Amino acid sequence: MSNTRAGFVALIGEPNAGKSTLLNRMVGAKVSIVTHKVQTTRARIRGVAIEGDAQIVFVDTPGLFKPRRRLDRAMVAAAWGGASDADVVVLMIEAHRGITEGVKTLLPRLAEIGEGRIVALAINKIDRVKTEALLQLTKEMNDAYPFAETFMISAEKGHGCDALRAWLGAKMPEGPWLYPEDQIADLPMRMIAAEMTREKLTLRLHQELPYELTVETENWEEREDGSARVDQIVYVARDGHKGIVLGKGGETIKSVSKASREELAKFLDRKVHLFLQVKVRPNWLEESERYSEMGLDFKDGNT
Ligand SMILES: Nc1nc2c(ncn2[C@@H]2O[C@H](COP(=O)(O)OP(=O)(O)OP(=O)(O)O)[C@@H](O)[C@H]2O)c(=O)[nH]1
Repeated sequence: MSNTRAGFVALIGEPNAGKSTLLNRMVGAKVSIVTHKVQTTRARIRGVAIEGDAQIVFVDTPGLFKPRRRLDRAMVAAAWGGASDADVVVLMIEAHRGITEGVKTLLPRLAEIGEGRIVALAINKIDRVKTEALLQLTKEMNDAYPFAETFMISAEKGHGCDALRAWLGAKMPEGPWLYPEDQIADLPMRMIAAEMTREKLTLRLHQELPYELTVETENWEEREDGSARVDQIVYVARDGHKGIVLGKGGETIKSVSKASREELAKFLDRKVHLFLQVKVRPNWLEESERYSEMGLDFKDGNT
């Protein structure tokens, strides 16, 4: 592909601003929960969108809004470190909440945050306010900071989202795509779901996480009531590892299951019933080696 473009977009905003909703809408079917293995150490990658020849990689900047009162330079720098790769910054605010304390604190800092980057404003939840109030808010925000562009959107209803994505696509610098297309297009839901559970296990177990641990989605069943039943197996190499994953009285696996189910339900926007089982598969490492010796490449879908 010639003339491809690719870059990073940092979507910042207070909790509840609607970042996840917007991301889900923008990445649409071409969504990817990029695994922690390929995440940069600095930024958490939330999703990848394709817009024509451009690849837009969305990153998180956790904590930017957290220390509300004493948001000093060091704190901003630390929080911002997460998105130092960003080419474009999109500040998302809520139309009906206007300029909140959090936004007020951030505004004077935007200059340093946005240095060398394009900064845009996305006013979300426009379905909740009258046009007049919206125009007033747009004016006040633009008086406070010279945004490159202001978008009035409803992430939930979809208003303005295509325009925002098209604009972001056009702002991406020229260059090769950052992720191969086969990694992002139609990434099977089963893999995404397995990755979510693996991520929760990683978060919960930290260093205790058994090295040879895999999660596989064994069964995916669409139910008539619109919910999905998902069965997954957590494979460990040794019997002793099983206990670590289960935790005392099954407490660890229960909390992992709950967290993973909630994330999956949010992602799918419907109810999910998740069932986890822990099994010992002592030779999985050798097995996978054997597969590759046999020329069975996972990516070809031959397994
Ligand atoms: N009315 C309205 N509600 C919206 C809109 N976009 C998002 N919401 C709602 O706002 C709430 C928060 O949305 P999220 O996407 O979870 O917000 P977030 O910024 O990702 O929140 P954190 O994950 O806490 O950072 C949800 O209940 C959404 O349904 C919108 O355009 N209009």
